[in-house]
Amino acid sequence: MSRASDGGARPGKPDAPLLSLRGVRKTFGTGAGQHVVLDGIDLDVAEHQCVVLVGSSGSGKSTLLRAVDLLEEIDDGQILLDGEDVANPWVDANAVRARLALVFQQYNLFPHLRVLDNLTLAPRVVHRRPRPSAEADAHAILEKVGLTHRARAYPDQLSGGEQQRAAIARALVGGPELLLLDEVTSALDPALAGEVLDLLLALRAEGTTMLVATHEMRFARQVADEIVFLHEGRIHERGTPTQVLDHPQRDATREFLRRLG
Ligand SMILES: Nc1ncnc2c1ncn2[C@@H]1O[C@H](COP(=O)(O)OP(=O)(O)OP(=O)(O)O)[C@@H](O)[C@H]1O
Repeated sequence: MSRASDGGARPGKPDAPLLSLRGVRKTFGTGAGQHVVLDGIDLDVAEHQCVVLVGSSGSGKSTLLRAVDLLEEIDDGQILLDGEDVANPWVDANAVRARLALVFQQYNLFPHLRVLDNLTLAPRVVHRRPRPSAEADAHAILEKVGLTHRARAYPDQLSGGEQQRAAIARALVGGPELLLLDEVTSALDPALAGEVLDLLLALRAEGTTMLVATHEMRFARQVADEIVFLHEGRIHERGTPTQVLDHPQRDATREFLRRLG
């Protein structure tokens, strides 16, 4: 979980945003089949801030989130975490990922493990935490996401919304500094999506730092400090929800919003 709100100042790093992307470029394919998916992305996420990525399918939102989690190697540019460039082969990717938590559209749970064990697996196996203390932490997080009563259930016994809340709970184990959320409600019907979005709004209210990709403009409006509109791998427009959603300056943004209705 993010640290309690303190106005964004961090000891020793008062000015650096928690996350900065500078000139990030990513291509897929080679030769004639090569295409640029991220084309010089500059982006900052300060501690306790929520930045929301919006844009058409294929505009590069997932690739950007995966690049931050070091799941995609970038071709050029910098990904700075607390001012340190982590997009380098000599950086310990697992140590970086331990500071981040990425939740995907599909549920991220291990189907053969109960919800509680999904949450305690990494602390017990990777961090060698004793089971009782790992379970105590897991219960506290399950309470926060409203799933105390589902701790002993297997993932396939949960609704889609409960599964996604359990996946978010698992992402919160270990207290990540930055939550990366990729279309976490896309696979859910509106009622179940609503319960997940309510949870994210509650986390936001606590000061959790987030970088979020979503197609849910109502949610984006509620949660975002800044909305970043990606189009063909570039940032076409950015600003407050009012600026981008109510007063878009670029044709591509207007067209995107018009298609969403
Ligand atoms: N591993 C890959 N190999 C080749 N092309 C890829 C790969 N991953 C993504 N792409 C391409 O990169 C582009 C951006 O994809 P990405 O998933 O980042 O977009 P997106 O904005 O998240 O889309 P959506 O809203 O549909 O999730 C797309 O054209 C996609 O086909």
